This record gives sequence, structure tokens and C-alpha cells, in this order.
Amino acid sequence: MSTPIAIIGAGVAGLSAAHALHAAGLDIQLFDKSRGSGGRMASKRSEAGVLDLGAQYFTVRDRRFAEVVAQWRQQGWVAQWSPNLYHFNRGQLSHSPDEQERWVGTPRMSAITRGLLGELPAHFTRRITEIFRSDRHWHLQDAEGETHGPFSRVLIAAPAPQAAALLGAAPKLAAAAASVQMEPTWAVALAFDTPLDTRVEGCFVQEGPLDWLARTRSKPGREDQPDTWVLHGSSAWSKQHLGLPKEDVIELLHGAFAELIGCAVPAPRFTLAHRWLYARPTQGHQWGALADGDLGIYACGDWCLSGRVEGAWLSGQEAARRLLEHLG
Ligand SMILES: Cc1cc2nc3c(=O)[nH]c(=O)nc-3n(C[C@H](O)[C@H](O)[C@H](O)COP(=O)(O)OP(=O)(O)OC[C@H]3O[C@@H](n4cnc5c(N)ncnc54)[C@H](O)[C@@H]3O)c2cc1C
Ligand SMILES: NC(=O)C1=CC=CN([C@@H]2O[C@H](COP(=O)(O)OP(=O)(O)OC[C@H]3O[C@@H](n4cnc5c(N)ncnc54)[C@H](OP(=O)(O)O)[C@@H]3O)[C@@H](O)[C@H]2O)C1
Repeated sequence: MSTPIAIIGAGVAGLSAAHALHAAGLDIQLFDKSRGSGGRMASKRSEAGVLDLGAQYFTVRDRRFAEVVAQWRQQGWVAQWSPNLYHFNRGQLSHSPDEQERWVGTPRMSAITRGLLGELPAHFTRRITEIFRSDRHWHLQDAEGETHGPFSRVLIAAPAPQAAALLGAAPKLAAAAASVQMEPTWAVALAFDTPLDTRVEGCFVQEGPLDWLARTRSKPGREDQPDTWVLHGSSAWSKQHLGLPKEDVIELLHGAFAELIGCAVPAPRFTLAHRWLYARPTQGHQWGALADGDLGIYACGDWCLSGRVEGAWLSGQEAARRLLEHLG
């Protein structure tokens, strides 16, 4: 057996790279600090059903991504979501239909990364704190003090600030990753015993604390769930309220929701808040992926491209392509 390749991060980008490398016949091992795969496209089980707290849907603009999404659809991992869309601007809630195709994982966003993970070898609840070279091979140190390796190459598929912290052995790559600013998003879920009397299923919010809201049961595969809503704070509001206790975040975003939704909003029977510290890059890049073929270190993620699910998948493909090119 050949020396395996370590992949740090089992979000869309890491799993996209893992798939491509595995398909090329290489041994890979995934590491993630969380309990499961998905990263920012993860879904959380709760007493109010499964909640998509991060990525809400994705769009497809690239031909290669369109091909893979068609396969995901055949496998039953994704379906089109055609919500009754609104936007909120200048104090006005307005119907805002469009022609854009939007896709969601079924029955939850994490179905995609669970599908991609399949039987690939993965180590969860392993936060990697250091990557070091010894005897011409790479080794990983985790937060528990355990060492993993040897690995022939390392591919880091974490958000830019977390990738930068691991790229000490490749200063140029570290500098590029460190130059990417990522902004936070507070996410709040509310569940109501009685369904809200509104036709809104998704809403782009252009002012105030919120940036987006969605009705979970409007998404395919979630029709039987209680009436839960996911609200996202805007980047500016989330940054300003980064250290606020979760109860206060819930109260403020619930209040903003009640003001704009245009129907009576009773007290929710269930609430939950989640803070995404590195939710989105402040700007997109055209790097594809970062690579040092001589050292055998690679970095990828949405921040190397568009800051969206599609960008993350394409970046993982690009990192794998460059690694395979270096192998000859
Ligand atoms: C609130 C929110 C809403 C969004 N909405 C949309 C949307 O509607 N449409 C869209 O296209 N995109 C959306 N996005 C963006 C989308 O979720 C991301 O672009 C995509 O999921 C990023 O995938 P990734 O693999 O690059 O990174 P991630 O999903 O962040 O994966 C990185 C993984 O690395 C792991 N990790 C990090 N550091 C370490 C370490 N030291 N050791 C081990 N593991 C580590 C993390 O646990 C994580 O699993 C949204 C994001 C957020 C936060
Ligand atoms: N909250 C976070 O941390 C996020 C991180 C990363 C991405 N986020 C959101 O993901 C959505 C994905 O973007 P994209 O794939 O380009 O989706 P689109 O649906 O095409 O939306 C892009 C953008 O356009 C505006 N918009 C689109 N459709 C409508 C419509 N029918 N009515 C009004 N406006 C529309 C909207 O931008 P605004 O600035 O106008 O609010 C959409 O955001 C995307 O929603 C990211 O925000 C979140």
C-alpha cells in the first residue's frame, strides 16, 4: 500500500478533493474537528427536526459542477427548491420571484457530504493543531496530543484563517491564506406550534440585522417537519454582536423577524442559535487552490474561489488536479 494523503477538513471542498484522489486510486485519510462531515453545509438534529443552519441552498454556474449535481440528483442526494421568494427593502416586504435554479440536499443539506463521505476513511473530533515533516514524510498533531502519519502529502480544506494557522511549513501559501478575511454569521432557528400565516418561504433582507430567512418545510423532503424557520444575521450585524450570549441573539433576531414577516408571530416553542465565525470571505478569489508541489502541501476551500458551495466543490477538484499533476 502507498503512503496515504492526509486531508484536513471534511466539508464540501475536502470531500470533493477526497473523491477525486480516491477515484485516481490514491489512499486518503480525512480528519475533521467536528463530530461529522459537512462543515458549513452541515445540518443539526434538534427536537424541532433537522435544521440547515449553514448553507441554505446552492446555485450552479459551472459546467463541471452541473454534471456532478446531475449525478447527485440521480442518487437522490439533492432536489430543486423553488421557494416563494420575497425581499425586504426600505421597510417593505415584496414578492420577488426569479428564474434562478436553486438546489438543496434531501432530506437535509448534509445529505450531500454524507453521500460524498461514503466509506472513505475519516477521523472525526480530531482538531489538527500542527503539521510537521520528519523522515521525508508529513505528520499531523491533534489537540489531544496524538500524532497521525506518515503521509506523503497534506491537503488542507479548512476556512482561510484556520488553514493559515496550519500552513507554517509553506510560508507563501500561509501568507495567501492569511490575506483572506472571513466574516461571521449568527444563525437562529425558531419553531412554532401553529404554522405562521404567511406565504413567505425564503426572503433576501437588505436592511436591518437580518440578511436571509427561510421556511424549512418549503424545502423538498422536509414537508412533514414542524414550522421551523432559519434566520441569518447580516455580516455587519453578526460582527457587531459577535460576543453576545445566544439568548440575546435569539431575542434580537426573533424581534427583527416578527417586525418584517407581516403576520402574527407567537412565542416560538423551540429556539437555537449558532455562531459561524468564518462564514464567508469578504471577497472572492480566482486562485482555484493553493499548492506547493515540492513540499507536497495544498490548500483549498470556498475562499479560493466564489465563497459558495459551488466554489468549495470546484476548489477541491482543483487541489486534487494539481496534486495529481505533481505526482506525474
Ligand atoms: C450561515 C451560512 C450560510 C451560507 N449559505 C450559503 C448558501 O445559501 N449557498 C451557498 O452556496 N453557500 C452558502 N454558504 C457558504 C457555504 O456553506 C460554503 O461555501 C461551503 O460550505 C464551504 O465549504 P468548505 O469545504 O470550503 O469549508 P467548510 O464547510 O468550512 O469545511 C471545512 C472543514 O474543516 C474543518 N476544520 C477546520 N479547521 C480544522 C482543524 N484544525 N482540524 C480539523 N478540521 C478542521 C471544519 O470542521 C469543517 O468541517 C453559507 C455559509 C454559512 C456559514
Ligand atoms: N450568511 C452567510 O454566511 C453566507 C455565506 C455564503 C453565501 N451566503 C448566501 O448564499 C447564497 C448563495 O449565493 P448564490 O448562489 O449566488 O445565490 P442567488 O440565489 O443567486 O443569490 C445571490 C444574491 O442575489 C440576490 N438575489 C437573488 N435572487 C433574488 C431575488 N429573487 N430577490 C432579491 N434578491 C435576490 C441576493 O442578494 P441581496 O444582496 O440582494 O440580498 C442574493 O444574496 C446567497 O444568498 C448568499 O448571501 C450566505
